Amino acid sequence: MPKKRVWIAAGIILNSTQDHIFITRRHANAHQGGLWEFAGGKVEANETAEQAVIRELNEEVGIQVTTLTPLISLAHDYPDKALQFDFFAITAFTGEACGNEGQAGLWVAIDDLEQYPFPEANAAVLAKIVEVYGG
Ligand SMILES: Nc1nc2c([nH]c(=O)n2[C@@H]2O[C@H](COP(=O)(O)OP(=O)(O)OP(=O)(O)O)[C@@H](O)[C@H]2O)c(=O)[nH]1
Ligand SMILES: [Mg+2]
Repeated sequence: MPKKRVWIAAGIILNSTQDHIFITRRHANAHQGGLWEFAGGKVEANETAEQAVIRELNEEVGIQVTTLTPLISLAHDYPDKALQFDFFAITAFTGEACGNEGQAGLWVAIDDLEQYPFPEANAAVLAKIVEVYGG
């Protein structure tokens, strides 16, 4: 039986000058644990991807998103999980981004993003960020 593809929405949180991004580190015991990520999670039944990313960023990073635009969508198969992602650029929000669930979080210059280990699925996302927002 084919595995059910799980739908994930995640946010690339930009600062007001659009040269830094807020990233968080996945808990050691989570799927792809210890790696950095763009905060987000599963799209729940009866939710749009936009609604899911707004909810997840409030829960995980403590911000209230006011402006978001689709950045890239992609499918990725891990050996243990088949995922479908919608990544959004978050260009306006209120509140202070923080690791709201005890996870590490930090603002990283776009030029320095390559120094942080991300899950395999993120390679195309990182390239897109550099293409659109890179110096
Ligand atoms: N949020 C997020 N998940 C990512 C990224 N890259 C990536 O491969 N993933 C994978 O996508 C899935 C997202 O799951 P999640 O753990 O954030 O979802 P969730 O918050 O709804 O999980 P939960 O229901 O267990 O709390 C995980 O399998 C994770 O390994 C990313 O940049 N951000
Ligand atoms: Mg999550």
